[in-house]
Amino acid sequence: MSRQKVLVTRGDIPESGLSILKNKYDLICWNKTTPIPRTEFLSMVKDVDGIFCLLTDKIDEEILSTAGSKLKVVSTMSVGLDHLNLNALKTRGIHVGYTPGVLTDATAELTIGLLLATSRKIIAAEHALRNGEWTSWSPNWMCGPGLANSTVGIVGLGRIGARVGEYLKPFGVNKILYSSRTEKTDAKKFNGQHVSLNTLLTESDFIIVTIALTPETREMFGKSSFDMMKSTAIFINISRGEIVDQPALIDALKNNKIRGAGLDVMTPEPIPLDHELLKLDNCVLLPHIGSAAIEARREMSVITAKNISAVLDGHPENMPSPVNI
Ligand SMILES: O=CC(=O)O
Repeated sequence: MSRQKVLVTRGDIPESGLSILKNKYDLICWNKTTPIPRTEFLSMVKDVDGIFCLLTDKIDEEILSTAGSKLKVVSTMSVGLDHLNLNALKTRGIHVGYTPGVLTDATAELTIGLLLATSRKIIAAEHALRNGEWTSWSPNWMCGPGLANSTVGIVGLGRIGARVGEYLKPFGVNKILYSSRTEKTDAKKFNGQHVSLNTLLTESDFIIVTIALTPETREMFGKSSFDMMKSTAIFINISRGEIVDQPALIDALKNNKIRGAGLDVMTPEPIPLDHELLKLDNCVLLPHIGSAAIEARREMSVITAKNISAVLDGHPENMPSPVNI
């Protein structure tokens, strides 16, 4: 009997995950470290039994119909699912796996780092030093607001939002507010107060967006949200760029309607170098590295592979992280 086939959409997947698949299945790999072009994806996906994909790979009706009826599992090495057409996957009875949990610490760490880099101008200060602009210690130079005694608002209290709350506690934050559909017991760990989004936006000194991108959350931050924020507010987004109406954010930053923004995600990704966002000096931009801790990426590849092997071995109930669709 011929071996089952798994398409792996990237050339630099950590070996810890790939080795789980290598001995059992025929791997069809896009061997480059750049995203698989659509035409290659469509040609390589034919007749595969499983797909190991990343958040850069759009899995839609066209990919699924081209893959054909053997496809039993799509496993993404990400916690975000917005690149997957879940309805189409469900209709076809294809199992879906993802990697929540193992990237929570890494992403929460990066969130705190990005917040501090933005508020305390860490990156601008380093550039200034290298450019010879450090002429003396100066009382007002490179100053920004501290976290101690501040109010922080976390939008969306999933795993990552809750961990961010825990990590913020030792900074002596005065209040941690959060908005989510329901009250979360996790919020007890950091005395988080459940408030409406409007209250969060008007009262917070730091606003951290950790909510997943869905049709309901797309562009949930627009002009009216930025108008509601304090003129001293700092806006942090580690979720997806599409959560934000980006021109409205650029307008708020340009006109100092808010103090600054730290973005690990934006639209498009990668952002072109001549993009308006890059012209703003009150905005810190990172290249979507939230989960980029070595250990997290290793674990993500392992979970992605195990999700696939559970299904292809006939035991979908053993998937470590199934998406319940
Ligand atoms: O953004 C990263 C992820 O979805 O894992």
